[in-house]
Amino acid sequence: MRTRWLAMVPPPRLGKPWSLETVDLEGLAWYYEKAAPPAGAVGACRRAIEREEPAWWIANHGVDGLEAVKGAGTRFFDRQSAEKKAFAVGAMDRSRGWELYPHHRRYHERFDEEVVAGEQSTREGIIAERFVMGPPDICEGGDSLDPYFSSAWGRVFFERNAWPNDDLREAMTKAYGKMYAASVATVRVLCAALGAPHDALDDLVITRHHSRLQLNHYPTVHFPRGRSPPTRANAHYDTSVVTLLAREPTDDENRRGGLEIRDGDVWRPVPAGGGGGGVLTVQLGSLVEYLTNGRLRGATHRVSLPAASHNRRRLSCAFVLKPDYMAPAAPPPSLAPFVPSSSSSSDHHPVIGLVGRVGWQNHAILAGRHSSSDARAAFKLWKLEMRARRGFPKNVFFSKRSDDDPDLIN
Ligand SMILES: O=C(O)CCC(=O)C(=O)O
Ligand SMILES: [Fe+2]
Repeated sequence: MRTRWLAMVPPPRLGKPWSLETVDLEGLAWYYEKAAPPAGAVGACRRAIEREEPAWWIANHGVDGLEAVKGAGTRFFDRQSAEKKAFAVGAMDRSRGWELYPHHRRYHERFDEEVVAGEQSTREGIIAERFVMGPPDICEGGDSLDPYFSSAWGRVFFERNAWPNDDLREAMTKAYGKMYAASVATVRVLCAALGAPHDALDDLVITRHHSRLQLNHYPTVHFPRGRSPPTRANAHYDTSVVTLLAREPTDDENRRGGLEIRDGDVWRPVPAGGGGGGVLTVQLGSLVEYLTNGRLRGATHRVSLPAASHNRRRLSCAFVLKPDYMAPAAPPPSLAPFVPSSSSSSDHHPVIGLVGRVGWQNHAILAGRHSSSDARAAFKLWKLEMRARRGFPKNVFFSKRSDDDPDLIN
């Protein structure tokens, strides 16, 4: 039923590429000195949010070492899937180690074409794969005794990191620290741009965040005769405050095969901006809607398949800033005066850890309220109801394919 109804809705058209604001973070000295963000950065960010753009570029962000991450990551991705599987964690839903989206995993497992072109992953029917790590100070070394980290539910957010080799561990761990600093600096600029104290969200993202760094690999695509493979990443939004993306400079921004952000009823390609690692893309995540009572909206985005003329592998590196999972999914008192007030003052706010699918499902299963088989459908209903209560848009993604399901990604 559901699939048939979705099939009647025409897919959104492709619009012109975004031209985003550049927020100059001026090297982050101000961030490390705990000073206010530069006025120029705040002004550029304010222009972006006044135009309701869910993304912008950041320059002079202090992030380096991503070439080492890509080099070590590529050496891992180019191994056979039988070897990579040893670094999968849980059911590939813990944001650790080697992961594939569930429908991509099914495609890969059923794939039996004879393919000669492309990388090892192309030949094994892999559409997209990623390698993911959580906060190294918590997710490595001895187990914490604090139940915040070590309880059965806490482990869902603080699963152990899994490393295939020291090269990848060293490169990603260094990049993690730099990306984290640039993300928190970005959030401080954002708070100032909303007219609030720049540290209004610090309590949520400093001591108890569970952010992750992930290297995404989209191999050269094999197009089987008469069938099209699933797209590189279905429409979704990230369960984050902000996501920082390092993307390769490409010449195919108008030809697909890259990141697109939805704007009304069109998908608009997002140019990598500057390139050479000089500029990162910032996207707003879904949590920012809860933290600002809908003043800001998360970016609905996807990664499309390339045109034949641009069919080559693509790498991107994402830092997903995830706040304290036990904090209410509502504006903290430091931000509340600067964002719209809630439609209902008696509204009960879930904690942040319940907003995303994996956190909610595991909570429901641990509490014995759902089996793993019915938890996903129950989450969907709960999410729609929670968003509706706050007056947030539904974020229904229209697609012909029943496996084009955003909740498979969040
Ligand atoms: O590869 C990209 O440009 C975007 C990746 C993405 O959306 C994600 O990792 O959540
Ligand atoms: Fe994403």
